[in-house]
Amino acid sequence: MVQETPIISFKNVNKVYDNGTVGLKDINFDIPRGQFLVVVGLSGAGKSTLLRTINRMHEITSGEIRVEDEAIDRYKGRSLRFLRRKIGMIFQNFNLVKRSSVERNVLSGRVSYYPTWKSLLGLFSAPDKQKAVQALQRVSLAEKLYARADELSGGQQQRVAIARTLMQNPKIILADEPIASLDPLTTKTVMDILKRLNQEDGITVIVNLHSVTLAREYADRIVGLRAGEVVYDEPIAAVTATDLNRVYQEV
Ligand SMILES: Nc1ncnc2c1ncn2[C@@H]1O[C@H](COP(=O)(O)OP(=O)(O)OP(=O)(O)O)[C@@H](O)[C@H]1O
Repeated sequence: MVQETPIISFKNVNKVYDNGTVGLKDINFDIPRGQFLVVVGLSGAGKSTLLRTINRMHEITSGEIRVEDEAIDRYKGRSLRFLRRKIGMIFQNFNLVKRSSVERNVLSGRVSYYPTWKSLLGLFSAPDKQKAVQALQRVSLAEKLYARADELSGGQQQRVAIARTLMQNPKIILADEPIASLDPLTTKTVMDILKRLNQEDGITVIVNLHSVTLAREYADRIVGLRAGEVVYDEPIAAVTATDLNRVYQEV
C-alpha cells in the first residue's frame, strides 16, 4: 500500500528558550493528513510550544519540521505568509478585536489575501463578505454578523474565531486550549464544530487539552507530553486510562 506523505512531520526537534528552559526535547512524529490529534500534558509540558512551532510562531533550536513535505525552517516573507495562510490558529482567549463587529473579525481572517492598505480600510470584496456569512453559518452564528464581538458569550466568541480561520481555507487548524475558559455545554459545542470541520472538510486538527476525558471523546490519536518529551503516542483505539496516567506522573 502506498503511504501518503504526512501533512506535518517532526524530525529530531528541540526547542530551548533563551533563558535555558527546555521547551521541546527530541520530538519525532508524523501527523497524517485529516487526523484529529489531541495533545495532552501537565501545565508547562510543552503543548503550546509544540503547536506554535508548526506555524513558526516559535522557532525551533534544532531539527526539522516539514509541512506538506517541505521544510518550513527557512521560510520567510512570501513563503512564511503562505504557510500561515494554510494554518488556522485558535486561542484560549479567542483573540478577537472586541470592539469590532463579528463581520469585521471574520473578514480579518482574509487579510493575507489583500494588500495592507485595503485591509486597514476594511475594503473587502463582495465575494469575501459572502464567504464570511457562510463561515458564520458553519458555526451557527449567522444572525450575529453585525453584533459587536464583546457582546457575545465566550463560546460564541470562540465560534467567531473558528469562522475567522475558515476564511483562510485552512488545511490545518491548531487549537491551543480552545475550551479552557468555557463551561461544559459550550465546550461541547466548540469541540463538536472542530470535529465536524475535521470530518466534513478533511482539515487536520491539532488541539491542546488539559482534559483527558475530552481528549478520549474527540481524538483519533492522543500524544502526551511531559517536560518537553513525547511520553505517550497512541491511536484512540489503543488508549487506556491507566496508560494515560503516565503523562500526568510528576517528573
Ligand atoms: N517565552 C518563553 N520563555 C522561556 N520559557 C518559556 C517561554 N514560553 C514557555 N516557556 C517554558 O517552556 C515550557 C513549556 O511551556 P508551554 O507553554 O509550551 O507548556 P504547556 O504545556 O502549553 O503549558 P500550559 O498547559 O500551562 O499552557 C515551560 O517550562 C514554560 O515555562
